[in-house]
Amino acid sequence: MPVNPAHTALWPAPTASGAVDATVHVPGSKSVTNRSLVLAALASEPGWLRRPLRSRDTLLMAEALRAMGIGIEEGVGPDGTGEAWRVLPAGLRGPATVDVGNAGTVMRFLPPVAALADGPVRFDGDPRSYERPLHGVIDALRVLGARIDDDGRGALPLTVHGGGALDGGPVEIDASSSSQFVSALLLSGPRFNQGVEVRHTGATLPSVPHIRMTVDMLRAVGAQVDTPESGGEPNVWRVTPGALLGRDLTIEPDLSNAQPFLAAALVTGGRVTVPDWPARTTQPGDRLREIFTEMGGSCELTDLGLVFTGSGSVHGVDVDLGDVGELTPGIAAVAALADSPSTLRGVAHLRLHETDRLAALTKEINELGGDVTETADGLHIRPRRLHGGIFHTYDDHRMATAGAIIGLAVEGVQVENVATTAKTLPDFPDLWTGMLGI
Ligand SMILES: O=C(O)C1=C[C@@H](OP(=O)(O)O)[C@@H](O)[C@H](O)C1
Ligand SMILES: C=C(OP(=O)(O)O)C(=O)O
Repeated sequence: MPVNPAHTALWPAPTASGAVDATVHVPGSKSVTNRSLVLAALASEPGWLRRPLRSRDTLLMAEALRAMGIGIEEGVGPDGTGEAWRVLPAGLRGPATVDVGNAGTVMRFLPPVAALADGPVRFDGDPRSYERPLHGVIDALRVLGARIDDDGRGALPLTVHGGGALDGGPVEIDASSSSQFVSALLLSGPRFNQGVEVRHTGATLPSVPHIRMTVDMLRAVGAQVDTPESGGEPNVWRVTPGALLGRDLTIEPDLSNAQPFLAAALVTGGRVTVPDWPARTTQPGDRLREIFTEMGGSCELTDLGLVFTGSGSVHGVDVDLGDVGELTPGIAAVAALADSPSTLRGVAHLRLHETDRLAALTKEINELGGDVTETADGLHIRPRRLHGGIFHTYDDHRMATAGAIIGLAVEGVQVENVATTAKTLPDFPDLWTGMLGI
């Protein structure tokens, strides 16, 4: 197989010459942008997304919806300011082909949308997408009335034979490998004839804030959703059938992508301000305020944004990251530079993310001289003096940013394929060097 030079290119991670002091404008949230696109596509009137994230995952989502007949146009927002996408809903069409790349949101949120199309929709993606769990969506859609051809593994590639409508109704799923199964069924639920009632039967449920994000965003476009938090049964979500409104929505900055920049303040004893940090949000990255404070920093939400200040010391933590799994690589990187050991728990499902993140973090940190061991559901990290070397990233954007964090404090770290950050943050290398004043 020909080697893509971008995948083997080495990026010398800059070391920080002193305490960073910078303001970093972090682009929009992947999770909010891709939910907004789906909800706007399913609405009964046009809508606007202002300041959408433009990255591999969101461009794949937009392209897939276009392939199914939705209009997504470039424009300026209704008040004439800011870049925006105008979304023009239309009858969902097949035949169509969808490239999911390695985007969990695309591979899981769109098969239910495709079930509403009037013809077959073929889903394919990167080799890794074939290994990521999808059975919760495939099995549930079959129970709800869809016809799907797959190779029997409960994974990509597959074809959803859209019939123009879907019965919907009650369904049981095991979402212990991904919260996105639940989000996927809820997002399209208002358009199913009977709506949908999703009952999670697994022992654990990761990334619950991401399900709250789905519910909040559904309600914001007029859907009626009953949840465990609103007095319903535990692990049961119910969406009533009904039309969705087209809204004018401004996308929040991606707080999980703010992580490496906040980490830079923590690791260098400096200060980083992230403008437009929302006062209230369902994004899991908001937990960084608490976790990075426990690790030695302090933060303040001001008119300028979130101001995060490092103290010069970095401490280890013992923390359950089950709700906020996507923060694990960045926390592991900081923990490797701390003055005491860390235990990261509740994240066994990361083995099925962009790569096996527990194995990848263990191997790459240890190859720089670290002392990390995998546990059944996380990592033990005992900080040691690290040395330079190649930090492999396995096509995982968060491995690349984790390597950059370590490189701040360790001379000679070379991050392989930093371009993989394009999955959710194509501007990363420029934002990073800009923050460091290079
Ligand atoms: O719904 C979402 O937008 C996401 C849910 C989480 O997935 P898992 O529940 O599969 O971990 C998270 O890790 C992913 O980055 C984004
Ligand atoms: C797990 C992640 O992405 P995905 O949406 O592809 O699951 C992530 O961004 O950390």
